[in-house]
Amino acid sequence: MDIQSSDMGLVARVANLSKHYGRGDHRVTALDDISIGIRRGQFTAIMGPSGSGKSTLMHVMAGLDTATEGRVWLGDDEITHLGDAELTRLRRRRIGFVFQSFNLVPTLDVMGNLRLPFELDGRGVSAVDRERIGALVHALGLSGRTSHRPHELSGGQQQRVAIARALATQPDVIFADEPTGALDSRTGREVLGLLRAAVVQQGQSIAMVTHDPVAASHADRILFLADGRIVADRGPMTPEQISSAMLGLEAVAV
Ligand SMILES: Nc1ncnc2c1ncn2[C@@H]1O[C@H](COP(=O)(O)OP(=O)(O)OP(=O)(O)O)[C@@H](O)[C@H]1O
Repeated sequence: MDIQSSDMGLVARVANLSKHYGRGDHRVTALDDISIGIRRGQFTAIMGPSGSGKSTLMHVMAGLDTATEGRVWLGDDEITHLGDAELTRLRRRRIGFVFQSFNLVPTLDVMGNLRLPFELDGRGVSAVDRERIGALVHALGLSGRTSHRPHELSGGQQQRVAIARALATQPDVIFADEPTGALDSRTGREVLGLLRAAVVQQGQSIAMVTHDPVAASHADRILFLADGRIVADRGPMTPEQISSAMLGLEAVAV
């Protein structure tokens, strides 16, 4: 019998994962035999040169894309061969997403955006959920903004709404794709502080793809990819240490 992800303290896991795009002469290997897990209650950064496979790895782990070879688990549940409808249900129930472009629904106000994951899942917002959403609105400094639409908010405020939305359903894991990519550095630091607080105070598990050494320096663990492989798996590092590790990888990639 397989060892369970939960026994290993992992919220998401891939084994011997490869992902190829195209065929024949046009075949691109985006991921090349990767085996890795995202640890529960940790903030994990995924770094690497452009084209190294970061987004592809995140998309496969989050059930947004499928593996060519290998196996994928969300918690103890293998998702390798699930169909679109099942993956969609699983994502809504168990995964939170934070994207560079915020991905809020422009026609809904802040509260409408925060309630949306519950409504899409067909379960409605319970009294306990309402209380949790209220606490998040307060903690993320969004009180007084709940009836604003996204275009009436700054980029940093929109990303805080996206973080509140990701946290509201208490997902098993949050996947963040360049969450500070569209923000100035001060606002970006605030957003990273909020993600970090979700890990430290609520025990959330977060995996974040980023190019930014400062963003990655907020993580407990940094995975470095190059050419579709994990080439280093490190504990916390300073921005300077991360930058020099990246320079080494880029030199190899050239
Ligand atoms: N849909 C696709 N069709 C064909 N090739 C793809 C597709 N998506 C990604 N690739 C290729 O797979 C490789 C890995 O891409 P991926 O986007 O995962 O890298 P990345 O590290 O996230 O890059 P970046 O930092 O530039 O966003 C690249 O060579 C890319 O061109």
